[in-house]
Amino acid sequence: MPRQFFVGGNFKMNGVAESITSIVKNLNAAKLDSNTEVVISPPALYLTLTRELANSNIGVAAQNVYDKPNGAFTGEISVEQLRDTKIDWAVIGHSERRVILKETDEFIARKTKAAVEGGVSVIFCIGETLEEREANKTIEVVTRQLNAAAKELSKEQWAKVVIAYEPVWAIGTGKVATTEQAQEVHAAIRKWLSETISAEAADSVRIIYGGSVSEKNCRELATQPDVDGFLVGGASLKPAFVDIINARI
Ligand SMILES: O=C[C@H](O)COP(=O)(O)O
Repeated sequence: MPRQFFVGGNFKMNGVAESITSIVKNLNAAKLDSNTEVVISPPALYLTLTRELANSNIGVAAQNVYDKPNGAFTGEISVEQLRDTKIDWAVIGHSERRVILKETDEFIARKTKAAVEGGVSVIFCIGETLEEREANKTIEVVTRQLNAAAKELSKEQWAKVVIAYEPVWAIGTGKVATTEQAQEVHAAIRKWLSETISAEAADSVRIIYGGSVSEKNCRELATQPDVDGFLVGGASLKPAFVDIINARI
């Protein structure tokens, strides 16, 4: 079965009720490719508003979740709380959390496990910094990040994961990876899935690209055999997000 194209919109720490309402209403009214799975990720305070407003064919993701079920963890949100508020997805391991908030590979892997075990699907983000790319360490870095998750997840649990390859140097910089650069890393990730998880996972797990995706560059990126969609930051706040969702039509 072909992998369903997947486009995520990560609003990051942007928007208030009024602007988020307008983004969601715009998506509701737009003609979206029915073959593309769409998931939007507003700031935590607006998850319920977004879930209530968005059409049922649009998924909603938290931008983070904690690895413990409950307790004295000020400021954190549990998997159960996400499920309770009808949030079925979480973005985990975004480079902004890895770099700014110093989240480790192991912590990210534990959060991923907690999410999938609790019934929340995960957009699992990986990617190298500019320094790592220039030192030819891209594959080494993404493999290390993936191996940490593989230690926690059973082979079957990868069915609840979408892998987002986001080179840190391409995020919010306007410097998109070339189609060749994206395809090369995506193919290496698929090879890793095949060798480390299973042939079935290599066939079915979506690998999406993130980093300065726009309505201008999305179509060419979408032609690559191992690019199964996008994780979009800045452009997901704009009407052009609809064009990215429809990159394949
Ligand atoms: O989660 C999304 C990525 O960080 C990409 O952000 P960007 O599209 O603004 O470069």
